[in-house]
Amino acid sequence: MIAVHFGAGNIGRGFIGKILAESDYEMTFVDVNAEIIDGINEHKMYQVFYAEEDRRSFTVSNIRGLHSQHQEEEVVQAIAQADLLTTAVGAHILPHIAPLIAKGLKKRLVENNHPLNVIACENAIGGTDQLKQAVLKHLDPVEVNDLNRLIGFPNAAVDRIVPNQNQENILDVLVEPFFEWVVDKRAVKGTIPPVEDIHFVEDLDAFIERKLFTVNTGHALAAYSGYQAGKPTVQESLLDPVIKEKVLQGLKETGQLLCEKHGFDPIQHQGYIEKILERFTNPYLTDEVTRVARQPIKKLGLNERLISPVKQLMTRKIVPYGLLTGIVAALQYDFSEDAEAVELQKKIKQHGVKVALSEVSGLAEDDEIIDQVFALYSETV
Ligand SMILES: NC(=O)C1=CN([C@@H]2O[C@H](COP(=O)(O)OP(=O)(O)OC[C@H]3O[C@@H](n4cnc5c(N)ncnc54)[C@H](O)[C@@H]3O)[C@@H](O)[C@H]2O)C=CC1
Ligand SMILES: O=P(O)(O)OC[C@H]1O[C@](O)(CO)[C@@H](O)[C@@H]1O
Repeated sequence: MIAVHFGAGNIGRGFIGKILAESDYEMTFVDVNAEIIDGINEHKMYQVFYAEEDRRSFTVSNIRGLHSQHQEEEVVQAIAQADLLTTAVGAHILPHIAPLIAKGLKKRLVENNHPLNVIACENAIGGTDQLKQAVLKHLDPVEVNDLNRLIGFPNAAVDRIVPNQNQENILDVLVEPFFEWVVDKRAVKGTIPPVEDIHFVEDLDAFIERKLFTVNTGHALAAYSGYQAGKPTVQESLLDPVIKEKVLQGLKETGQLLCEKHGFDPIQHQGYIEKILERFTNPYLTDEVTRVARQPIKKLGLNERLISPVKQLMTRKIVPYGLLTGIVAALQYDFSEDAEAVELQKKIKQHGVKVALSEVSGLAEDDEIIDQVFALYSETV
């Protein structure tokens, strides 16, 4: 079995690549990073280490690398023959890889009648749908018809904390032991050759919101508050009782939404929150606040981890002050090495908080959320 995977970064190598290789897939990694691709082709293997006392290690082999810009023809050929296509590049990159994926799928639709599934493993609601929409722009009506018949685009939720790496060998990856890969069973075309650790579900929406509004919301709150308090890592941020309380408050609010909306049991959900806080404070990981806080413009999007739960709670007439305070902290994230943080600060300086938040979140300027955030923001300056 052959898997083509776009994005040989932390999640690509430390999560998706490891799982697929363990299920006997031959992995073709596609990336723009020549150093990583050359390394993969030179060594043909790498190690995944678990961040735990025993530091278990796993060898990932049967891999090759293709450069997405310099080896287009090879990538197209690989897609035409693949049994599974996955991505972990960042949701904002999906439109950039869509033209090449479309080329590969066009060739495949002519040469190969076997169904194929494409799964975007990104932190986003409907990540695979976004990729499909971007791919469709490059196909003619006949190809669209064939694609809808033969190519499945199931959405997915992926959960594993993989921090910035500092390994001696650039291919090796240190990851937390926990992982969860959940895929929408309803959108699969044909069958995906067995992958032991994929969990197929009929109700992905509930899984994805539970994950995004707990793991990612909690992480974002810890990172933005931690940055404000001058903490270098998420681990150190959560040792501060004031920051921990802010995270717990936000997760209490998203927990209320998740239990009401999806029927999760409140006691079990509390257990889920506690497990996640344990994962955030894993002493064998060093997770910089600037990684988890990265791309504040993306994180302040309408369907993202902060604005979406606030919007849904406000519709239910609940004002979630913990989350609103988190949005203020995100708006104040001014790390000079993060291009989106710089752009956001520029917008705020030029147009003020209300316009800036409206622009990045897609909320109307007179939305109640913007008024609430503005009031809290004004108290801090
Ligand atoms: N790191 C984590 O703990 C988690 C990350 N995610 C999601 O996984 C995705 C990837 O995140 P990471 O692996 O952390 O990022 P990363 O930055 O380590 O990896 C992304 C990879 O994509 C490559 N890439 C960028 N543009 C490309 C292009 N045009 N063509 C091919 N490759 C390209 C980069 O060179 C890089 O190797 C994101 O959507 C993130 O939200 C999800 C769960 C956890
Ligand atoms: O910032 P992104 O693109 O969501 O990816 C990094 C994410 O990985 C996580 O550490 C674990 O899923 C998130 O909490 C964090 O936000």
